[in-house]
Amino acid sequence: MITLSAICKTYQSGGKRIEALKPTDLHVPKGEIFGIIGSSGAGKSTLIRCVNLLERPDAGAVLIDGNDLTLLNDSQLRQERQHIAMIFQHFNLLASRTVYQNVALPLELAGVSKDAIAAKITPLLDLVGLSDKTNVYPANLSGGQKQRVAIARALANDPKVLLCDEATSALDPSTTKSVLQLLKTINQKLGLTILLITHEMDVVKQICDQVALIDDGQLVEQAEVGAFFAGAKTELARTFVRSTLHVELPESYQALLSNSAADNNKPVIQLCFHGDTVDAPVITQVAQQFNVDLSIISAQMEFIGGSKFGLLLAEVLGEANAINHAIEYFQQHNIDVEVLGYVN
Ligand SMILES: Nc1ncnc2c1ncn2[C@@H]1O[C@H](COP(=O)(O)OP(=O)(O)OP(=O)(O)O)[C@@H](O)[C@H]1O
Repeated sequence: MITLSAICKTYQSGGKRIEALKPTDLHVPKGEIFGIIGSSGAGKSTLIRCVNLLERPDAGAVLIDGNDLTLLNDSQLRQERQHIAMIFQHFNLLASRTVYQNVALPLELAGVSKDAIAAKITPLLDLVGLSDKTNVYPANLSGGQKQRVAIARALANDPKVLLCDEATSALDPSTTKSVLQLLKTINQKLGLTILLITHEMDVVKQICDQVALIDDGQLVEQAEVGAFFAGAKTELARTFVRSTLHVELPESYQALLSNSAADNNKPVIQLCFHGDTVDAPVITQVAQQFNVDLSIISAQMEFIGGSKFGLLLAEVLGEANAINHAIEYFQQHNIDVEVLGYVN
């Protein structure tokens, strides 16, 4: 549905040349939710804004449903853009218009009759869960409700593609979850293709089918979400994957931690399970084979796209020799082991 072919974009700023997007190819199949993830300044906004030519690439082709936007004249482009909707981090609603009037705007601009607009908006507000807010002004809505209005407005012209520019970055975690769920519902009900950019891996994990990582203006890694989580290749991709694991030593525990292995101190270890980890019940195997006990402090295991990954922090109790064997056993099963310190 979306094909970017060798697009690139350079800015001039204060006499300096900034290569925001190096020659980039991307294909987003029809009906998929595709995420672009990257750090600040990596080129995410530049890339997504090239898709509807809010930024015109210096070179390359931008095909939406087979139609190269870079070859269109202004009026053809205006027409084509009606089918490429976009939502933004800060919603971009008109404060002087009610919810109904905001959603009606693109239809009014397209010359649709009042009756047809009314017939369109009622089910749209229903879909986004705002039927009871029809005549409310944006100032009286929560952030999540504002984004729902923006989504309804984006859907008014029956787009082929929805572009989401950090659409949940201004929302709290539970509102983020419900807005992402709404996007997933829309994708499934309407078969809408969604391209989103985000700096949060949790967003990718929750709704995307595929993800591409952008760094310094280049797509460096791309995969189905499960494969990306299980087998991230670059260090940056692994850092993003790890950012979805919220596992830490409690502060009270940190205070007890020493670097010394002396005097029968017990090691506190971190086990990292990833795509290469051998699928076996290693915790019980280690306990049985080496006569050690693991007291789990904190853990998070995920199951994405058929692979387990996660982090586990545990205190290991047993003879020093047995503990070393246990650690070797974990490593033989492709589990990354790190000794974080020792406690009494
Ligand atoms: N209009 C502009 N003029 C000059 N430089 C720009 C312009 N827009 C973006 N850049 C530069 O291009 C690079 C990529 O910026 P871009 O906004 O695409 O990154 P991003 O990944 O979206 O970052 P963020 O997550 O912080 O929004 C950055 O170095 C940025 O400073």
